[in-house]
Amino acid sequence: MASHCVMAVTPSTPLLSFLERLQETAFETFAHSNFDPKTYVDMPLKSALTVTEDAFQKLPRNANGSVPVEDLKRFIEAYFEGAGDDLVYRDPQDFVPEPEGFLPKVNHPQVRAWALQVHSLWKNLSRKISGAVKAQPDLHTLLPLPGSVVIPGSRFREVYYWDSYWVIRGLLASKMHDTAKAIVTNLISLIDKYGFVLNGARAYYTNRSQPPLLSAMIYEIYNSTGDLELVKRSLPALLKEYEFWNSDIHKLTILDDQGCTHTLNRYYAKWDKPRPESSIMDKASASNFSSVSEKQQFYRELASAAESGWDFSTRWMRNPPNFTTLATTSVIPVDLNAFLLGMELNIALFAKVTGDNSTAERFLENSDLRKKAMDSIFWNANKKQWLDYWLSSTCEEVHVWKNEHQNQNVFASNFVPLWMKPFYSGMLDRYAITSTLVATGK
Ligand SMILES: OC[C@H]1O[C@H](O[C@H]2O[C@H](CO)[C@@H](O)[C@H](O)[C@H]2O)[C@H](O)[C@@H](O)[C@@H]1O
Repeated sequence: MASHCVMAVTPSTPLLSFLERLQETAFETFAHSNFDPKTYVDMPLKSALTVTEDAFQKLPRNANGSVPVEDLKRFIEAYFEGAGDDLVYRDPQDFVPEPEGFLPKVNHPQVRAWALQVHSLWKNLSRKISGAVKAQPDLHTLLPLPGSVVIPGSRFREVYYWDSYWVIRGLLASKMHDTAKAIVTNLISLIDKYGFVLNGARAYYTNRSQPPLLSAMIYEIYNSTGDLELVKRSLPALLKEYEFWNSDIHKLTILDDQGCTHTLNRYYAKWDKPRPESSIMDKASASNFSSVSEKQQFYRELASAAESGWDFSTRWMRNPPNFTTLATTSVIPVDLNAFLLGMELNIALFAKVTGDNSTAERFLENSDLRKKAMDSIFWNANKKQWLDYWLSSTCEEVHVWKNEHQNQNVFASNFVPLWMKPFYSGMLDRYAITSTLVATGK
């Protein structure tokens, strides 16, 4: 069997399994339309799991497995803190209401007032992990992190991987360099512990990552602050993260129409069960599959779509908009490979500025190979964009490229390569844009 067919699964935890059962019972019991299953896997326990489980077992049950509403409310009140209570509001020390040099090009008074309002939101979104999480991690699905955090907000009460990239761009505009660096420190701590940056800092996100933008965050901070110490400290973690994305499950070999072999990467979660944070929905979506293995494959495709950050999109459906045809692991995605190209170029840069020339060379070569692979497999000269590629089967050792397997649909992700210098400089050459710009003096 080819190595990328290995059905890797990250073990769940007893706490998560119990919270999923509670979630199911709450759904049966409260059965209201705006039920959010994530709430139930985010609630910290007040007592040990065994004690809580015992009390849960003893609750009176109706025939359908639900619990009388008042009994369940009382149980939750007695045995759980509220979702998000294990995060504490924090006043970011580097926040000032109007930072010096804030958006120097924004002069219009109304736009400037609005921008300052957006800037003030950092105070609403800044948190630190409460001491209780470090003291008794077994009672929390929230993972301990060394530094202060910025959360997306609302039901997303934890750090997310790719959100952090835009958070950092905003923090840099707000001149909040320490807060931005603390986010990077947190993400590095996840690599130290798990070998990769998790989708988010929760126990139920340990089976997958998210679009790999850590090196881009470090690049942005280095660009703004020149902090070489941060670059030096980050490099070993980035090398480890690079290994994760080039692991067997994420890596594919493909033979192009010129007889050249390329290596590219895909999203692939180590999970084949309902996502605990959306268990109710996932089970309902999988209910039409009759066999266990079909259900498991569907759950893997769901979690892999979550790894892509595009949960959910017709991009991952073999037969859109039929949700049950999700086949994320059968797609070689343009954006993931563009992000990895960015990672290769950033690692080369970081290695160079810290004096590690051999690593810099190796990563420049890797980036060169990836650029060639992307141009060969994704580029479509008629549409003038890079297109996702559909694999006919996920288990071949070497996939043979076929023109008709390019996904002809237009997605924003088709243009992510334009973010990367090797591509935009290539485009300038290809369409002679440089000479036009030079000729017009722009
Ligand atoms: O802004 C945070 C993230 O929100 C969405 O995804 C997250 O929620 C899903 C359901 O609760 C979860 O399964 C997924 O793994 C989470 O990342 C959004 O799709 C993400 O792009 C975004 O980062």
